[in-house]
Amino acid sequence: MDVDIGNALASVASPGISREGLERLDERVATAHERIEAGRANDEHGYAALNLPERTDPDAIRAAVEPVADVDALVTIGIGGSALGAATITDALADAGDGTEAVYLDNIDPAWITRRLEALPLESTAINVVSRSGTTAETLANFLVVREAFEDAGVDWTERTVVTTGESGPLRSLANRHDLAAVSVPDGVPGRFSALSAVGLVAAAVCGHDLEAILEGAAAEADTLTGSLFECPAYAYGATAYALDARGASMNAMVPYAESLETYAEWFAQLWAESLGKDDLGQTPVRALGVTDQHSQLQLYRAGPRDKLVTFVTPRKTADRDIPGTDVDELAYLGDATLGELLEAEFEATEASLAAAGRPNVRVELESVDAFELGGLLYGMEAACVLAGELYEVSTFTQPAVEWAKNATRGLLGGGEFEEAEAVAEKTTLRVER
Ligand SMILES: O=P(O)(O)OC[C@H]1O[C@H](O)[C@H](O)[C@@H](O)[C@@H]1O
Repeated sequence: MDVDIGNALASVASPGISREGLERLDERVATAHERIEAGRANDEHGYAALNLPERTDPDAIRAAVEPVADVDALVTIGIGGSALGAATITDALADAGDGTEAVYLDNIDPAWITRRLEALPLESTAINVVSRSGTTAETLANFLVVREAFEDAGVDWTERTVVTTGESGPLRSLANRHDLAAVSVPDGVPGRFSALSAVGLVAAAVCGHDLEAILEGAAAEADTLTGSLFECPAYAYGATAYALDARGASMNAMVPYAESLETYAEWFAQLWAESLGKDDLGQTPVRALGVTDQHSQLQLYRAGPRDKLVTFVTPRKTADRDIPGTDVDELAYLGDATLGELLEAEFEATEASLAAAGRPNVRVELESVDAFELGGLLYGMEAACVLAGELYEVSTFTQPAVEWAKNATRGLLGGGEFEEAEAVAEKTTLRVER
């Protein structure tokens, strides 16, 4: 990925960072880079994620999914980091796949689950159940529901289930008991940093994507990590986002200009929020989509509070389609253009409109939305996030606030003694009723 931070400079935007400010920050980037490299060298928890491009074995992943390679649909059951990476990849690359439908069950809304299951051809559907801990209530509950749906339809789910989990835990026990195909999550890699491992790539393999190209793109991005933000796109992005937050841009609106990257914005939101939201610090990620949200959120971004950084992600090359001509004079300009040209013009106009109003924005450019570039984007944003975590001085790779609610839920359902559950009974109420 290439990154252009020109519209985040203080000479353009407020909040913005001066060139001198960037130079000073670059000294901290150099120190942070040394810490990151030491963490990678020792495969330390979290930092190990940045070694995935060289550690992940695509052949092993393809071998694990071999029994289900010919299905028409794959239902992935997981949540958070155990769903969003895979969904980002299969959604972004859907046009390049073998036609296998990828469905994700990352919520437990009963009506929604029922509807999704009813729409699946179960006799030609495989199950991909993913949980690093093997204990996540939503994932295990959904797996039990899906299993039962297969049994009710007379389909042997054990023949067509792939499990991705840790070396031990309830999901691993279940996989062993039923002799299910299983792959391991890599050591030291938190869920939201695991897209480039089996966690994100099992679904991509079943859908026929080029795993090597994804990993090669990520490896090429890894090669750009150096001690200076002026030489490394990922660090330029992470450092700029951090600096803008410190100057008041407490929100980061992620706006890809490609429908296929809509899920990527969801993935980014988890990465940024869960990694950096600690110690009363962090930048709130906002999910948006170009051009659609120009017509819903742009008003706020350009004229609302000066508390936002807007991040555009734009591919330089896309498939294109002519806009047919018309005999209405006022529409003649459309007939001379293509949808791709209109998309590009709208992106450039939106970027310029924010800059003209002094609103900071950053452009992340991809060559196109393909396997190689997507691998680079995922790796680049992970590295940006790790760098930002060093600059904020937070514990990037933990998520204690999420664990608190998980414990409270288990306590409420009788899944053990958790003091967090007591807080539910202590809720303060001030009800206003009809
Ligand atoms: O992979 P699992 O252990 O099932 O965890 C799935 C998700 O659960 C939690 O809520 C964590 O906050 C996420 O970071 C994690 O990705």
